[in-house]
Amino acid sequence: MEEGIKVGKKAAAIRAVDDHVKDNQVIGIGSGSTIIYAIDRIVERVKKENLKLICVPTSFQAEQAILENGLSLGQLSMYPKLDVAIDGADEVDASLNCIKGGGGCLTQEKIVDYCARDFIVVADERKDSEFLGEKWKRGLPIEVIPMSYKPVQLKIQNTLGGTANLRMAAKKAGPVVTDNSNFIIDWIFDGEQDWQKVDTFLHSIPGVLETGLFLQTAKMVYFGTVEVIIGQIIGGGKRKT
Ligand SMILES: O=C[C@H](O)[C@H](O)[C@H](O)COP(=O)(O)O
Repeated sequence: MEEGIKVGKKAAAIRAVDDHVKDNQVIGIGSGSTIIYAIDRIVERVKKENLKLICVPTSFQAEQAILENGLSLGQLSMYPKLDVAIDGADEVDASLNCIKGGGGCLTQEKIVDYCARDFIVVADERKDSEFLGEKWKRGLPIEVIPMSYKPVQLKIQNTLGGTANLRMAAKKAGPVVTDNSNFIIDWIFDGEQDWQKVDTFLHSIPGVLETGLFLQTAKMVYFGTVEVIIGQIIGGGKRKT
């Protein structure tokens, strides 16, 4: 990964943790490469400030990171209400709607992030778009029950157009299998969409478990660049550096 991108991810993660993580909180820990920097910062602060935190994972990756870093692991069954969830995103539009699931963790992320009072996104500046699909060209991730993948692909293509690709694994023969033992379809679309409609349609197809559309849920997004951090607050469209 390019050094400037890493710096951006780290800067965004540090600022988000410092602004939103406080003592005695239950925190959702997202997935992906950016969240690793947030975990590092949480670990630093737990040691330095003796913070008492419960960390709820959004994926197998997050759970491993929580355990390997000696943080306190919690589950939604014990902690169904979270104070804050910090997570990455593949793209964020001007209204803070996100596409997530580039790493295949969308369903657990959506469940955990939804349980948080404040859902905070951390990303490098490449993810900052006016509309979804402007920069992210790998499509909308959709988690499906394995036996349904073919009819779901056809239904999506026939109704919405574009291409619905079954995501294939890189180091295994066959498809990517999610943490929930399902498949991922990436819907490659063209141009701007009515995302609320698309999401409702996708959820109406038998076999679709969840989509990577996180609409109107992020409270704040931190985009990190080498030089500055830009925070956006939903509604007011405020930016701060
Ligand atoms: O499934 C993966 C997650 O939605 C990630 O949060 C998302 O792909 C962003 O990952 P990264 O921080 O590596 O860009």
